[in-house]
Amino acid sequence: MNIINLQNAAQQDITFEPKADTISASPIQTFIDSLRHRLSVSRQPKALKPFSPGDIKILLLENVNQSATNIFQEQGYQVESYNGALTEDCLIEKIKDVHAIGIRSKTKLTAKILEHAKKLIVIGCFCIGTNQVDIDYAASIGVAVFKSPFSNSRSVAELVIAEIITLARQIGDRSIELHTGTWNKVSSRCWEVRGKTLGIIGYGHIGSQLSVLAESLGMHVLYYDIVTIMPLGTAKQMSTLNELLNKADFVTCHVPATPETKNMLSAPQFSAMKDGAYVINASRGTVVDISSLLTVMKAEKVAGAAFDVFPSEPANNASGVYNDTLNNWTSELISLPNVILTPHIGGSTEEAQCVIGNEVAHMLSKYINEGTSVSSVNLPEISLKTLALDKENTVRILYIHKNIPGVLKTVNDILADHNIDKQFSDSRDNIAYLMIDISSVSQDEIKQLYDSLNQTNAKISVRILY
Ligand SMILES: NC(=O)c1ccc[n+]([C@@H]2O[C@H](COP(=O)([O-])OP(=O)(O)OC[C@H]3O[C@@H](n4cnc5c(N)ncnc54)[C@H](O)[C@@H]3O)[C@@H](O)[C@H]2O)c1
Ligand SMILES: O=C(O)[C@H](O)COP(=O)(O)O
Repeated sequence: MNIINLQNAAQQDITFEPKADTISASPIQTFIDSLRHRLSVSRQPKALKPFSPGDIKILLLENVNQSATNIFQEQGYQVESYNGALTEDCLIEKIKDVHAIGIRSKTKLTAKILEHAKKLIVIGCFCIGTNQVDIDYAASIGVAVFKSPFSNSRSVAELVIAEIITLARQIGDRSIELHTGTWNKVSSRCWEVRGKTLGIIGYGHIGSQLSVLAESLGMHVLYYDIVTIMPLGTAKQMSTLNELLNKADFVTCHVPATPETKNMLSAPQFSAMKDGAYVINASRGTVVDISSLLTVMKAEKVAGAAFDVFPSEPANNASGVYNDTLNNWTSELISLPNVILTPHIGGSTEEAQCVIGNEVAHMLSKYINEGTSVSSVNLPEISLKTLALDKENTVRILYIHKNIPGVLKTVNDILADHNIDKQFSDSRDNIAYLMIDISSVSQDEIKQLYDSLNQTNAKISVRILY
């Protein structure tokens, strides 16, 4: 029988069935299709997948969109889904058995958890931020990480526009008052946003999208970023954060969670702001120092604030009474006027989630099926033209290794008796990734090749697809 191996990190061998091109929606259908395939394998001229997809296990957490599940099931993979994040213990148990995991912003994939992921090939962040994953550790054990680069940017930008107007008009407070029976018609300290200045910290996908929307409302846009970025419309880049803070009526944060952005807005920055300015944070909860903000809000230096993200957030809606026990500012924050609090919904629209589900599921499938790492956030980005799987005895070697001298020579010595059709290698810091298609390989030789590659000093992980 034509045995297929997809082997990961030498921790174990996963033996797969012959090349199957089944597309099915249920395990029973997968089984029937696979039987049909086996019976007709000699008559099937083309095989589209390098292994039996039914053996691939995918774990999806945090309500990853159905569009992703559909794609994985079309591939024939097994999919297990959960609505929320899992506890650390539960995650450690579950991750031991899966080849791919899909998460959003709540699931922390630390080195401690990833140490248990002996079969894991790839992680999909079905969101933009990747700060919840130890991506360097993942690379060091040969696990690729993918994310969606921009598919919820528009949703976040629209939320921020809504918050700017809501803060300027005190809509949140008026609504709460009327819900509780109070008619409080006021115009004092309520403003149009036309002609006001928006200060955007972080002019990436979200910041720049927001810039365009804000200008269409007649706002002036200033931005601050650590890199020089082409302004859109009539926006202007500020050379220092303080310059932006001095001039902006609304200050909004769109930077990633990094050591440099931790408490990026704290007491000194609030005092540099204009009196009566507003603060918005829909980036990460670490970026704004909330206890300092409370001080300046009580002093009426800051006229309002909107938070979509918090230093600690519940794992799911079920456990979701929001009472941040790590910080004692929660009750103070909710008692202040003109404060909008939303439960991390910036990217939570039907449109964004559906596109992200599709996009990241396709990246994971391509990596699992072909080894293509284009758009990975932690591995060198490589691809070769789709493997000619219909070509007799052709195999693809995926070799992730330490980026040290002499590796190519060692590997090519092992492959010396075979015809190398294509070969591509690239490196990223300490990690390199080599993809090779070789032809004229017999069944026995595949095992020998795997064993030899597995014993090389530089090896991090080896997979052989055919
Ligand atoms: N609330 C939500 O639901 C939601 C949704 C999507 C993204 N986010 C968060 O928003 C962040 C930004 O998203 P994006 O897609 O615009 O990211 P991006 O990578 O496209 O842009 C981030 C920008 O911040 C800049 N930057 C980084 N460090 C900086 C610093 N110290 N000072 C100034 N600028 C700095 C970068 O140069 C870049 O231009 C994400 O990292 C994520 O954490 C939140
Ligand atoms: O990083 C992101 O894309 C946002 O923070 C959204 O995260 P979520 O998918 O967990 O809502």
